[in-house]
Amino acid sequence: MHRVEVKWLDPRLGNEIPRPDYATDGSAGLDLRACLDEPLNLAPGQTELVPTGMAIHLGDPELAAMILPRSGLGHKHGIVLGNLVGLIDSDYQGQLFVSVWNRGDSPFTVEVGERIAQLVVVPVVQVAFEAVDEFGETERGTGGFGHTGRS
Ligand SMILES: O=c1ccn([C@H]2C[C@H](O)[C@@H](COP(=O)(O)OP(=O)(O)OP(=O)(O)O)O2)c(=O)[nH]1
Repeated sequence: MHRVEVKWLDPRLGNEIPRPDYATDGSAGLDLRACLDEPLNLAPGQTELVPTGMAIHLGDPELAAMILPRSGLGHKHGIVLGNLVGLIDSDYQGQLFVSVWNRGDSPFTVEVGERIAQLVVVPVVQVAFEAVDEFGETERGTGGFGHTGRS
């Protein structure tokens, strides 16, 4: 288990609002909580930045974190992310925010403390570009975007 530094910025986390944790031993993501002062009404099409009340410092360039939608909220209620995926850099130390987008056609209320998205820590490989005139030959070459057919 990697150890990651965290600041619980909102004193309600760990008290009336549970701290994000893995729901099961096999969970990939930690559910992030909406640290709002009051419920947030989102009209269809509306996007708002929601504070999570916490900051992390991954501190290792071989790690990043992604904020991803919760499948139930996205599928049943159209609540997804305004940036589709949030990418958290290893040197970011500020509060984590979730861009919550109601892409559905009904209003949706985000309740105080509600689990609104999930945080997944992933390995990252940083690369150094090395300019060349020719690449080594491959079967695919430059073909893409459906080059191999539809099915
Ligand atoms: O959903 C998100 C996405 C990003 N961030 C934070 C962490 C991340 O490290 C930082 C910058 O994100 P990004 O690089 O995607 O933003 P940008 O729009 O390119 O702005 P910047 O110029 O700050 O890099 O914002 C969040 O809190 N939530």
